[in-house]
Amino acid sequence: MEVQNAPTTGGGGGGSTPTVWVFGYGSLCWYPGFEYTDCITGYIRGYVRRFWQGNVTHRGTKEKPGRVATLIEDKEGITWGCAFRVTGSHALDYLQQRECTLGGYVTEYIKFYPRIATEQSGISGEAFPALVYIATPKNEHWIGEEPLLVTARQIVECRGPSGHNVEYLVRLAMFMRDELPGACDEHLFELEGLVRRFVAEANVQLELLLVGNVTPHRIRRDTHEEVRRHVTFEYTSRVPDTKLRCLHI
Ligand SMILES: N[C@@H](CCC(=O)N[C@@H](CS)C(=O)NCC(=O)O)C(=O)O
Repeated sequence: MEVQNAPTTGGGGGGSTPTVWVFGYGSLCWYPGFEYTDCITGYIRGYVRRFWQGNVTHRGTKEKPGRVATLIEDKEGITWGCAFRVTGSHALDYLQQRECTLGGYVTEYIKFYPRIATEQSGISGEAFPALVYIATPKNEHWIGEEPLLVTARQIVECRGPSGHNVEYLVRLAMFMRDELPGACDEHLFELEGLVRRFVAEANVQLELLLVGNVTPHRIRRDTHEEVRRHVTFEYTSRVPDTKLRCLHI
């Protein structure tokens, strides 16, 4: 997939083949499935994450469509996730198939704000454009807003070729707790609470639903953080370690 008119992305990279940053906010956070050279945590502004996209190819079927994440415009909103630095077209060709062809997502460039920035890593404190895959109301599997209880019930009852829909939600919540402790996302964590409750009420062992057909892998993120200690403060744009605020900015 050629990325037409890819803006010059921040975060250095250089080299002949274009470097593109891809922002992940759903399964890409815990299962990118492509090669990348860097993975950094951070956020985008002007959007909130919602489980308002149906899915019949990974976490559901035509008869019982699952629920996966998309982004909804909200001028006060921010969405935390991670950005992957990729070079060449292989990763983008893979994502074109996985996200667009199979998932109904379209691509957009959105400003990404790194959580940790250091001069040495070539990742300055400045935001830079990242490629984002968004499911819009125009796609055939769009669900839109529904009561959270309905979404939770659907997630508990759906599974697809990639595994159970519960795995999709719980692994994303686990990523947020592990990598961005304290980052706010009421929709995600309230949904997770309901799903965990329904799974317990059905006397199902949650761990059995997390064994999907894809191999989630532990991603070493913010590796440039190791050089953080040499940086002077004007380059460090770090949200406080202890509790990430809901940055309604
Ligand atoms: N574009 C979002 C969502 C991507 C996403 O979750 N896509 C789904 C549906 S097409 C997917 O690839 N699922 C793979 C899986 O569920 O294992 C992201 O950046 O993470």
